[in-house]
Amino acid sequence: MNEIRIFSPATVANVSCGFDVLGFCLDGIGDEMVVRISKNKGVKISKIEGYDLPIEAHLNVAGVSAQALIDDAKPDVGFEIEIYKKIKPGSGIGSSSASAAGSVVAINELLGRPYNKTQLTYFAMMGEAMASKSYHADNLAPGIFGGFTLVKSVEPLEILELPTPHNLYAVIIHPQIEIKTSEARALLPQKVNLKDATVQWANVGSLVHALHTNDYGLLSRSLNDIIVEPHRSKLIPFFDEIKQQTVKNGALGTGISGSGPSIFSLCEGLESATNIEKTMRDIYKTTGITFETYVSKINEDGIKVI
Ligand SMILES: Nc1ncnc2c1ncn2[C@@H]1O[C@H](COP(=O)(O)OP(=O)(O)OP(=O)(O)O)[C@@H](O)[C@H]1O
Ligand SMILES: N[C@@H](CCO)C(=O)O
Repeated sequence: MNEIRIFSPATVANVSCGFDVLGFCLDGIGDEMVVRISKNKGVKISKIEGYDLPIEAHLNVAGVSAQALIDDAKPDVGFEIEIYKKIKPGSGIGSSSASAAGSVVAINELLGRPYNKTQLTYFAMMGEAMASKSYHADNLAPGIFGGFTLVKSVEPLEILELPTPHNLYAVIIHPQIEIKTSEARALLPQKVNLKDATVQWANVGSLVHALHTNDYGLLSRSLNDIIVEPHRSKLIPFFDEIKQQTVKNGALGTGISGSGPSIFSLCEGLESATNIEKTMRDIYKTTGITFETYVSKINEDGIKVI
């Protein structure tokens, strides 16, 4: 095989209480990439469609993560990457992560799968770090593993795959403004209050338990973030209204997707998710801000060869 085309899905990081550790994978929303073997060693980004992004491999997350894999594998060939970008950069649904993860998964396939998913996440993290200026894998892991994941540790990298409750749906509203992850991280406090930390880690633990036990009530009571959301929600127009109304109308919980500006809700069943999408649209329709909404099942496959 000399060439491969993949679908690299969008992802939701943090899932409210799990800053930098929890994430899940979306269905139907994502980028496509074509990666082919080339006689010229190293990595070249030969085409980018959809958004204006650096074509130089060392400035594009797809190139940086590919180079990290190549430095380790030292193959006798090189790789050419085409990126068909559908996820807007700075969206909060893992735009940079989709490119970073997609390039290493595709190269691994072309090389006959020498690496496991954790090793691939590690290489992809090198690309993500260039964009966000920090080492975190909470978008990458759900993209590569599918479903819900928990990044137990970054150094050494350890990823836990969590179960997806039956009939769980995500709804996303993406206001078309850009929030750079690096900037949304810079405004977070470096120290947290012990009382707040206690509430937050109880929520992470109970959210993980709720996923294992299909307990929608507990899932709903766990979807709270008292540490990061209060700082970042100010950057997102009408965040409080969206949160209040979606929860009132039956969402299990609503929070910032990754570092924003996208907002996500989790819902039990498609009917509830469709109703929550309407709630979100009704609020944003009156604001004059351009936006997109998506209803998505939780994608348990992650990145797929197409
Ligand atoms: N292939 C790429 N795809 C997307 N962004 C890229 C890529 N290569 C470099 N970048 C840069 O990464 C930045 C966007 O990444 P950022 O992490 O801020 O947003 P995001 O991935 O949509 O958000 P989040 O991680 O919160 O979901 C932009 O500055 C963009 O130029
Ligand atoms: N955990 C990361 C996700 C965005 O890349 C953050 O919230 O900054």
